Order: sequence, then structure tokens, then C-alpha cells
Amino acid sequence: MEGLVSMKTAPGISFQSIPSPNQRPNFFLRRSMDLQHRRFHFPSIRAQQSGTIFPRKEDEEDSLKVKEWEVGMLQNEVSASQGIRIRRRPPSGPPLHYVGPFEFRLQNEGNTPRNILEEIVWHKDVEVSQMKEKKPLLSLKKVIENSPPTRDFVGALKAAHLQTGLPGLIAEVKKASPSRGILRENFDPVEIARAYEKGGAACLSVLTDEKYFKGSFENLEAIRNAGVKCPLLCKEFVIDAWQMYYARIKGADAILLIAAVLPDLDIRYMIKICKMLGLAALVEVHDEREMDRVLGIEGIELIGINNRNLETFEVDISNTKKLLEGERGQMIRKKDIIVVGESGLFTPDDVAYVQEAGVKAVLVGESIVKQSDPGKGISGLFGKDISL
Ligand SMILES: O=C(O)c1ccccc1NCC(=O)[C@H](O)[C@H](O)COP(=O)(O)O
Repeated sequence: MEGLVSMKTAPGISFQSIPSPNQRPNFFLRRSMDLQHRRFHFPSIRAQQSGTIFPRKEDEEDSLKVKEWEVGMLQNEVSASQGIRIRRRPPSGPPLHYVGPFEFRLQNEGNTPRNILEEIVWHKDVEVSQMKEKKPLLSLKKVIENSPPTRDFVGALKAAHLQTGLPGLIAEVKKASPSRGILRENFDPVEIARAYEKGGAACLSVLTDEKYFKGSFENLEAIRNAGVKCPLLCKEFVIDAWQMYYARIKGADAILLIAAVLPDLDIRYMIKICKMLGLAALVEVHDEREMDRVLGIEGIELIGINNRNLETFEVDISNTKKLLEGERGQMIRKKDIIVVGESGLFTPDDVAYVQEAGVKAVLVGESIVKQSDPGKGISGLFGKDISL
């Protein structure tokens, strides 16, 4: 659209006059023309501008960025076709609209995350690409070759359930959350982990996201190195297999995969990587559609039903019951999958409710981490001492 006159009107909105209405290509055609233009010509234009024949490093970097953007857009399209509303990356550049003979741009429209989960994922995308540059996958693989074996996360949950007759507890080391803010001011992850273990937790969940949960991979590593025996779940927003390798070297025994973020193909691929790395995968769903997708994937041993809608923060523990009713529940039993009830569990009645619905494990953060002695918080949650 070179040569068009751009007129600024209100802040954030600019108008461009169009030579004639019948010369106006539709938005999608323009987008794909733009993509092709960039794919095939962008580096050489830069090379021409710089007066060089061979592409310069900057041209190659530009070209890589364009390719990454294209992959992100493709991922968004695949995700949308599976009912996934979370876009993996912001659509680059503001979309164009046509009104009468005018074309106008709304600055940033489309590049604003639609909800907190999308915001987290977009931030994670940038964070992970920076971390990958510092610690390439090959270097992580070398460290893993000399790492101690992982512990049996699923086995620990099953054993706790058999021993107590109650759901096995995954106790979460959680300092803060986007929905609740700071949960515990004096936050010593190792002290909390030890208290949970003493209080009867079968496994621990360690939040590693820094920006939104004030967690870290250092916390995970410190808990592992402190001699805590409970298997550890790395509670991360996984969007790239690199994170799984990193979690493994930092001491994780299991990793979270969120179906609201990951398309089926990613989940299948990541389950295979988990098997290679000796990690258990907790695949998290929060509605019927996600549950049906996940039940169609082979090799899943653990499904988490999140009672918190990660887009709206609404918590409703009847979600667990709803997703375990009828044929879904039957298929889960047939496949011998362990279901974990996650979020919003505060009382023995809550635990009894989700157990009645069919869970064999629960994942709990807020209600126990807020207690002055988080270990005693566990007895409060179950209505009895489960450490024996
Ligand atoms: O906890 C949040 O506010 C939150 C917001 C956005 C994405 C994820 C979020 N939480 C992760 C979890 O699923 C919970 O930490 C976990 O299930 C424990 O929940 P709770 O017992 O209610 O602390």
C-alpha cells in the first residue's frame, strides 16, 4: 500500500485514503500477500539497501523473526481450530479495517491480551526465547546425562491414596497469584516444603513463574537440594519443550501441561519428551472440550481438573464433578487415569466432595500456604492428621 496518505485523527487512530474502492484487496488477501512479500523479498530488500550482495547478519535475524512470527500465527490458527482461545503470540501489527472509502488502523488492537492466561503465555514466549539463547538445548541435554533419576510422582499419589483412603495431596509452594496477590509474606520455599512433607503431602507443586506468581526455578532447585523426598511438580506455563529439559535439570519429577494453551499435537509431542526425560505429565483441563481432547491422547496417566477458570479467575469446585460425570468418568476409569482436583479446596467437605466425584488426588495452594504452620494447614484441610 505504498504511496497512501495516512491521516491522523484521534490518538491511536489513523486514516489512509485509498486510490479507488475497486483497488482495495480484502484484509486476508492483503495479509497473505504481505507474508509472501516478507518471506521471499524482505532480506534481499535490506541487502539492496545496505548495498551488499550477500545477506547481512541483521537480514538473517529479520528473516528469522519473520519466520518465528509466521509460526506463531500458524500455531494460533491450529489452536483456534481446536477451540483453544489462548493465542500463543500477539498478532503482529494492528489489524486494518475498511470504512467506506477509508482504511483505518486502531493502534494495538489485537495486540492486547484478551485475559490473564493469554498475557502470561505471551510473556512466557519472550522469556523462553531469551533463556534459550543463554542456555541452548544441547547444553541442557549434557547436564541431564549426569542428573540423578527422577522420583515416581504418580506412584507417590497412588500410594498415599491407598494408605489413607483419602486423595493423595500435591501441596503447592505458592507465594502469590494473579487472582489473590501475595499469599504469604514470609516466604521460605524450603521451610514450607519441609512442613508440607512432615504434614503428610505425597508430592509438592513448585511454582516457577517469576512475574505473575513470584516463584522461581531456584526455589525448585533449592527444595530438591534440601533433601525433601516428595516428588516435585514444576508448575510452569509450558509452551516450548525447552522448558521441560530445564525443569528436569532443576529437579522436577513432573511437569504441568495446560490444555487451554497447548494444541493436541504439542501435548502428544510433550508427553513423548516427558517419557524420555522420566517426567510425569499432569495434563490440566477445565472444561468438557479440553477433557475430550485430552482423553483422545494416548499415554496420559494424570489429568488435573482445574476448578479455576484461568481466563476469568472464577472458582467453582462443582467443575470437577461436572467433568467426571457419565461417559467421561467411565473412560477415565477404563484407562486407569488418576484425576487430580485442583484449586479452590479449603475444607474437609470440599475434599470429600471432589473425592466423591472421583478424584484420587488434590492439588492445593492457598488454603494451606496461608497458615502459619503450612503442615498443620494440611490437617485442617483434611479434618485429620494424614502424616501417619
Ligand atoms: O491461582 C491463580 O490465580 C491463577 C491464575 C492464572 C493462572 C493460574 C493460576 N493458578 C494456578 C493454579 O492452578 C493454582 O495455583 C492451583 O491449582 C492451586 O490453587 P489454590 O488451591 O486455589 O491456590
